[in-house]
Amino acid sequence: MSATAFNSIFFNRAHSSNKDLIKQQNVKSRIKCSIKSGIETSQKNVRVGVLGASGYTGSEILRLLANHPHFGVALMTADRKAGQTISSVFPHLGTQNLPDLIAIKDADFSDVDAVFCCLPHGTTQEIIKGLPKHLKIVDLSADFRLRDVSEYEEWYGQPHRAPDLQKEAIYGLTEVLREEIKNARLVANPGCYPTSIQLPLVPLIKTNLIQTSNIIVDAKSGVSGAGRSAKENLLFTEVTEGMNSYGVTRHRHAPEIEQGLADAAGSKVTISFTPHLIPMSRGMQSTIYVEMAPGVKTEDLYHQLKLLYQDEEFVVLLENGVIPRTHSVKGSNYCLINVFPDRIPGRAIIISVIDNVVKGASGQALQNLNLIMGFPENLGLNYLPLFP
Ligand SMILES: NC(=O)C1=CN([C@@H]2O[C@H](COP(=O)(O)OP(=O)(O)OC[C@H]3O[C@@H](n4cnc5c(N)ncnc54)[C@H](OP(=O)(O)O)[C@@H]3O)[C@@H](O)[C@H]2O)C=CC1
Ligand SMILES: CC(=O)N[C@@H](CCC(=O)OP(=O)(O)O)C(=O)O
Repeated sequence: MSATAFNSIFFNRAHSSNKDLIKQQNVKSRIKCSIKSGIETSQKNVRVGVLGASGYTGSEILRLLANHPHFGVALMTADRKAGQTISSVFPHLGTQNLPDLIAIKDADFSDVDAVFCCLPHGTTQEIIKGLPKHLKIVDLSADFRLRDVSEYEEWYGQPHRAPDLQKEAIYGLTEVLREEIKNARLVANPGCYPTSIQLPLVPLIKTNLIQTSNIIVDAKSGVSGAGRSAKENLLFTEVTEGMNSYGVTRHRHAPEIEQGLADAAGSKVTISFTPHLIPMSRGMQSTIYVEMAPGVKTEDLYHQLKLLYQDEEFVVLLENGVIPRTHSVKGSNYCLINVFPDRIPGRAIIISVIDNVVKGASGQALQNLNLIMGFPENLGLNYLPLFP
């Protein structure tokens, strides 16, 4: 049944006193809003562009923005899917009033205030370089995360094509760099693995509770982490009923994580990091093995993290002994953490889970744009996890 048909049946049955009429109108507008899943477009006074809206992170931004009171989607771009409607590409977003997908060369940014850039790394630098300077940008790719452009070249296999912009970029690990992000024009949103790993480790390193040597990270990601374009290793047959380690000894997130940990330590940090692809669509777990500083106990790590994150909405220390599960964060912007004593004396095991597409990408990106635009950080992000 269409929205109009539904409304007319509803209102034909209604009584006609003034009070009832007002009530009916309220209900009617509520229904209209809920059918459009959210807030009237006219109330949305910040005009946002989503570059790469036909990908996983771009579509996740659109899902989150449906419940944002101020950010309205003014333009959306795609590459191969340019020219298509969003409802043909993503039927789950078809109830929204969204523009069609266009090629970046056709986009007019003069009336746009901010963009989420959800494009593959490499292409992103060129595209951001050409954007008008009035735009606030949250870039979800890896292109502006490494401060040292020679390190970028080493790990990404190509020279950096916008080194000046790199100098301007602020790394967007929200809970750690909030004040810097508020004044940024270009935010380099962190990678998903680096988010799940730095959130527990940065505070523990800053307070000297753990050693910076011998940090071992065993991490697992759902397949959406690899993006939506077709690749042989992402076929159902390759992924299902199995686990695949990849990037062994050399994953491009290692230098990004080490950069953040070195900032916290004030000296170089090198970690062992092995990511794995596991057969689930979204979700990420990092299991982190650390050596504690002399005399420090697991409870000290727990209490420090609990204290630091007690006023944070999205980073949560679970109750003593409760194991973080990817099921408990699915579709939400939460990072759940807990700390356990290792059987080897002096060592601890930290488990951190996030949804790679939300806190690991689009959710954190929205947190950052909220900060840049001076809004409460949690706008559009009040989704409880979809359990199971
Ligand atoms: N997926 C995740 O969990 C995370 C992803 N990221 C990063 O976010 C960025 C986007 O990732 P994700 O959404 O997964 O990627 P997808 O592959 O799902 O989407 C990529 C998007 O970019 C468009 N695109 C591709 N090539 C070009 C080009 N040459 N010019 C213009 N547009 C282009 C695609 O258009 P079309 O569909 O038409 O081809 C699509 O809209 C990447 O840099 C990724 O590394 C960061 C953290 C986590
Ligand atoms: C499962 C999978 O393939 N995940 C991606 C990381 C996703 C992410 O955070 O990507 P960016 O650094 O590109 O933004 C990878 O390992 O390359």
